Amino acid sequence: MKTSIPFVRGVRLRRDSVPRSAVYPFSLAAVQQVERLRLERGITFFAGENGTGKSTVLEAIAILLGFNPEGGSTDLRFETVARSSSSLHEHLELLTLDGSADDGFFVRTEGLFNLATEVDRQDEEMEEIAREAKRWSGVTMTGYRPLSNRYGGGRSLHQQSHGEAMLALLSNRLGGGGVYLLDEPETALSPLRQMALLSVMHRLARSGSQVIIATHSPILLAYPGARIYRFDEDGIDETEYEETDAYRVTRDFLDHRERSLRTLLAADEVGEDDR
Ligand SMILES: Nc1ncnc2c1ncn2[C@@H]1O[C@H](COP(=O)(O)OP(=O)(O)OP(=O)(O)O)[C@@H](O)[C@H]1O
Repeated sequence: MKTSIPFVRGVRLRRDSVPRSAVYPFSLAAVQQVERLRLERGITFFAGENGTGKSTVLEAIAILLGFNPEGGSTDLRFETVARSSSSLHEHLELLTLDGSADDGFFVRTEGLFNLATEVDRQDEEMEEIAREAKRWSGVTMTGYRPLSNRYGGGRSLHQQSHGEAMLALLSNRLGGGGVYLLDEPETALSPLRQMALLSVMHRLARSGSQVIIATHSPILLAYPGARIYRFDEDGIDETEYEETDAYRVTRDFLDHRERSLRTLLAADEVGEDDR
C-alpha cells in the first residue's frame, strides 16, 4: 500500500481545547505562538536555546503526520516504555500544502538505538519465515530486501558507530520527494559528517522534499536559502543565519578563543578562592 503524507503548511492551536492552567507544553511561548510557523517545501530550521520547545513542536507535527513518535515512519513503528510524548498533537490542527508525498520519516537521535533494534528484529523475523518456508516447502523465498539495506546501507545500524549509523540512516532511508523531520541529527555527527549531511539535505531539497530540522549546528544552519525560525522565551520568529545563537556564539568563541576561555575558566577560579 502506498503511503500518502501531506506536505505541511503549518499548524493551528485549538485554543478552546487547551487546559486553562499553564502546564507543559502550553507553558512554552513557542507553543503559544506555533501558528507563526509558515512551512513550505525545501529546508526549514528550528533553531534556538535548549528548552525552548523545538523538539516538542517537531514531535507534535510528526505525530500529526502519522510518524512513530519515537522516530520512524508511518510503517516502521515501535514503542519503548521509557518515552512518553506530550499531548500537544491532540490540540493542534495540521494545515497542509497542495500535493502529498509517498515517503516520510522522523529522525530522532535519541531514538536511533531503538530504531536499529527494530530494523534488526524485523530482518530476523523475515529470515526466520524464509527458513521455515524452505523447511516445509523446499522453496527459497526471493525478492525480500532486508531492511538493513534500506536503513543501514547493507549493515546493521547496531554494527556501526553512533555517527556512522546516523549518516547511514539519513543517506539511505531518506529517498527524496518526501516529508522528513530531523531532531538534532548533528548530535551524533562529527563536523565532517555534518558537512556530508548538507549534501544529503541538498539532494532532498532538489527532489522536492520538505525537510524540517531542529538543530544547534552552525554547519547545518548554513544551508543556503533555508528558512530559519528562532525559538526563544518570547516565542517564535523568523531570523537570518548570522543572527542565530548557534552561529554567533560559535563564531565569537572561535574568533576569541583565548579570551573566552579566560573568562569562562576565571569564574571557576574565583569560586575556588572563595571556598
Ligand atoms: N514530558 C515533559 N514534561 C514536562 N516538561 C517537559 C517535558 N518534556 C519537555 N519538557 C520541558 O519543555 C521544555 C522544552 O523542551 P524541548 O525538548 O521541546 O526543548 P528543545 O528546544 O527541543 O531543547 P533542546 O535544544 O535542549 O533539545 C524544556 O524546558 C523541558 O524541560
